[in-house]
Amino acid sequence: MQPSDTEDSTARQAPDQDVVIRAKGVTVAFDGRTVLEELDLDVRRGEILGFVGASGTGKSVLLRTILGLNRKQAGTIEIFGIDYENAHDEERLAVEQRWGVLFQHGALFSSLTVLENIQVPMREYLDLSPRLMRDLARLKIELVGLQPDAADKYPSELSGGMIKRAALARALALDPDIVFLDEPTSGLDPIGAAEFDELIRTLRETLGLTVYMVTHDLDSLYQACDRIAVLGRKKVLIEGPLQMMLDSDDPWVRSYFHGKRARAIVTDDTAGAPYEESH
Ligand SMILES: Nc1ncnc2c1ncn2[C@@H]1O[C@H](COP(=O)(O)OP(=O)(O)OP(=O)(O)O)[C@@H](O)[C@H]1O
Repeated sequence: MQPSDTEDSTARQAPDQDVVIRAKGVTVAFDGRTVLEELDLDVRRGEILGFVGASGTGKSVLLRTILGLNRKQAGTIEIFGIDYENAHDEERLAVEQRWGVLFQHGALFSSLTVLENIQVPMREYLDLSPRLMRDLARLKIELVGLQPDAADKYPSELSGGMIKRAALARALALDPDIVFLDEPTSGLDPIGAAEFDELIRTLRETLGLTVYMVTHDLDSLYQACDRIAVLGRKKVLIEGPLQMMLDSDDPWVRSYFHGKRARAIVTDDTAGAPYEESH
């Protein structure tokens, strides 16, 4: 008999030292309308976690709640073992320096160049000389695969793919341990999206990053993610490797991962073979 999703994810709970984010019993409501209810989620050190769910289920709400931008009505969220919402200022600052965020659509400051955009978090959190900030920002530009001359360009002068890379460079400005990516490949053509996925995997390998990626992009889920969490009915319905999604009996999970587009990916690409659970 197939175990229920809840039993399954509990059985696979990672040891505490491997968990960088632990959400327990999180409830978020707006004007009496509950969006998330008693939601549990673990994000493990060094993984690329893909976070999916139908439109309007609350993926952005959860992301914003983890980042302390939304208030929750119940539950706890620990990041690096710290309850960010209730932490004192020093602890909050320390946590903020360990995360980087790429918001949907890049969200670069349009009046600043790429170099200046990358320096924004450095100015906010670090006390560095202008020269060091410039050198560090140039390193980040190189890291994300942009040409050096992108440094002096304004967002309006960049392609969609370059904007995503510049926004990623800014998310990496403080050498974070975890990056949150909100639909990083939306608006990119398939080649640009595949290159971005490849970049994310390379950065994870070289920098030891943990990646929390909200996405609708099935290719990313197949090619880039180690584990997937599915949001539905105000909770994380199921959380695990791709194979667990493919084996799930949940109707939404089945239709998403066995739909026409998913089948096309598996047929087209031998690398689409399911990942093995590595823990
Ligand atoms: N600040 C807010 N005040 C009131 N309602 C909100 C607020 N933020 C989000 N919501 C509501 O919460 C629900 C979930 O929204 P959310 O943006 O998290 O969905 P999503 O899963 O990210 O969707 P999509 O995939 O389309 O981006 C929506 O009904 C939205 O209207």
